Formats: sequence, C-alpha cells, structure tokens
Amino acid sequence: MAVYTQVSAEALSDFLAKFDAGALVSAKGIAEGVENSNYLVDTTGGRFILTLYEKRVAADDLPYFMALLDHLAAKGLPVPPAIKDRAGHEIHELEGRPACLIKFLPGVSVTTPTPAQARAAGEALSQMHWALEDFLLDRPNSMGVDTWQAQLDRCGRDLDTIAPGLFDRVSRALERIIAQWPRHLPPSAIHADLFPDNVLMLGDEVTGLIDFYFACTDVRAFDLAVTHGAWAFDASGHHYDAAIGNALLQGYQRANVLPSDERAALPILAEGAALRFLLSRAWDWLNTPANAMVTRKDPLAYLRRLDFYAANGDALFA
Ligand SMILES: Nc1ncnc2c1ncn2[C@@H]1O[C@H](COP(=O)(O)OP(=O)(O)OP(=O)(O)O)[C@@H](O)[C@H]1O
Ligand SMILES: N[C@@H](CCO)C(=O)O
Repeated sequence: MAVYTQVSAEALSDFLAKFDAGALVSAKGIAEGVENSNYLVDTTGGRFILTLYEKRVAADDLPYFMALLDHLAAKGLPVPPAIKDRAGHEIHELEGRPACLIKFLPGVSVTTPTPAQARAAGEALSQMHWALEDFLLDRPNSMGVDTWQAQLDRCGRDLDTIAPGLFDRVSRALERIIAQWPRHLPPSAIHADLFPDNVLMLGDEVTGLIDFYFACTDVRAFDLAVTHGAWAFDASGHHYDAAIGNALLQGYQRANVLPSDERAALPILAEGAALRFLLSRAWDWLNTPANAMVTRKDPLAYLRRLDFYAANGDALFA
C-alpha cells in the first residue's frame, strides 16, 4: 500500500482549481511504492499523478528534485516534471502534506527484465547522466559512502538478529570499501535508486524514469553500479544473470562512453552500492513491525550481491 494520507474529493477539487488541468473526474490510490502517497487522478483535461510527500522526503529537498526533473524534461528525457499552477508554482500543500501534481507517463515497470529491456534502461541512465552535466544544483547523498558507518552503528549488534555474524561481516566489508573508495572521481547529479520498479517501459522502450527522491550529487559510475545490482540479479540475490548485466553495461556505453577511471572503479562501487541497500534494508527490517502493511525488503539479498561483487567484480567489469 502507499496511500498514507487520504485526500477528500473536496480538497482535491480545490487543489486542481489552481491549475489549468481540468476538473476532477476520478482519483484512485496507487498501491505500488512505499515512500509517498500516490494517486492516479483523471480530470476533464487529462491524466495526472498526485504525490503527497511523506516522512522520508524532506520538504526542503523538493525544489532540488523538481529543478532536476524540469532540467531533464526540457532536454527531452522521459521523466515526469511537476505541473505548474497558474501562478507558476510546482510545490503545494494538500491535507497538511507537501504535494505535487505530476505529469502521467505511460508504461509499466518490468519485474523480470529481458536483456533488450536492460540495454534500454542502461542507455536511458547514460543519457540522463550526460543531460545532467550542466545541472548545477547540489544535494549531498544522504545515503552515500560518508553515511555508512553511522548507518552501521545505529543498527549495531541487532544486525545479528537478521543473520548470525552479520555485524562483523558488514563491519569488515565497510572498512575495506572505505579504504578503497575512489574519492577522485568527478561529482555529478545521479538518480541513485534506478531499480526496475522505477523505470516504465512499453515493450523494449523506456517510457519513463521515475522516483527521483534519492537523486543527489555523487559519482555517475556509482549510479551505474546501483542499477547493475538492482537489475542483474534475481530478487533473492542468489543468482547473477550475466546476459542482463552485460546488456545494461552495453546500453550505458552505447549512449556515452564511461571515462576509463570511472569504469575502473566499478568493482568497488558495486560493492559499495550493495552495502548501501544492505544497510538501509537492514535498518528498515529492524524497525518495521513484521505485520506492518508495508512489505519489508530482504537485506540479505544485498549481502549476497556484496559477496558476489567482492569475488567477481574485477572480472565482471573488466
Ligand atoms: N509520473 C508517473 N506516471 C505514471 N505512473 C507513475 C508516475 N509516478 C509514479 N507512478 C506509478 O506510481 C507507482 C509508485 O510511484 P513511486 O515509485 O514514485 O512511489 P514511491 O512510494 O515514491 O517510491 P518507492 O518506489 O521508493 O517506494 C509507480 O510504481 C508507478 O506505477
Ligand atoms: N530501491 C530500494 C527501496 C527504495 O529506495 C530497495 O529496494 O531497497
């Protein structure tokens, strides 16, 4: 479920009256997603997404996200910018929450991507990175390498309730990754969470890149590593699919060639990316009641990816 905040028909009609977007016809809560409340809104003027931002998205970050979406949309990338009201405002308040009316994009997210779809996703990621070369706003990565020690510390020995010995394993991996982290690579604006559920597709074509709410300033190849880990394994992290992983990398390089120093860093960046999701999932696992309506995501699926990259990363990204 992802409707935390209920919106009354009256409040929504009043909200829509600020836009040239037509009058309310229907509004349905969208079940997918876990971070925000999303509604599919039909009006006499078309179809929109209404997003109410819940606790994980800081209202102060919204101007950054909206500027980034506007920048990409202006360059023809398939992203959903917020609709401006008649006064030119994109960010509003509805039912006590920050809220945006967002362009609806067609397409569905794939659960089991084919190599052709992974190639298209890699190419779209690459196009997005180069379209952001002249995007000047900055947002530090709130889930980046400099936060991982604190994230590990706040989980502490409770990690061992997820799997015996997990705290020590993660501690050792973190120490090794931090020691090798490529701090010399140039910063860029990145998506940072381009999982298959954040890519809308029709057949083999990417029709939407969505959910930019982790977007931040970090290293492009780190974004590629995040995407590789998210696409090229089965959900449990037991099985690596080389055809998917290779297609994703080929697609990325088809649009733009990754500079050699960024490519050379991919093995350690992939380990770091796996650690990032292991840590956030572990915290959520320890702090979400098992009977909550939100499904907890398995942290160990990312421990398996971490082990896989540590053993095979050099060969994989050679
Ligand atoms: N602009 C859009 N056009 C069409 N559908 C969209 C759009 N934005 C979101 N959706 C739909 O709403 C669903 C939830 O959106 P989203 O992934 O942004 O949710 P969330 O709760 O913010 O994120 P998370 O994936 O991190 O839980 C998506 O899976 C997609 O089906
Ligand atoms: N994509 C993340 C959750 C939302 O950021 C994960 O699968 O852990």
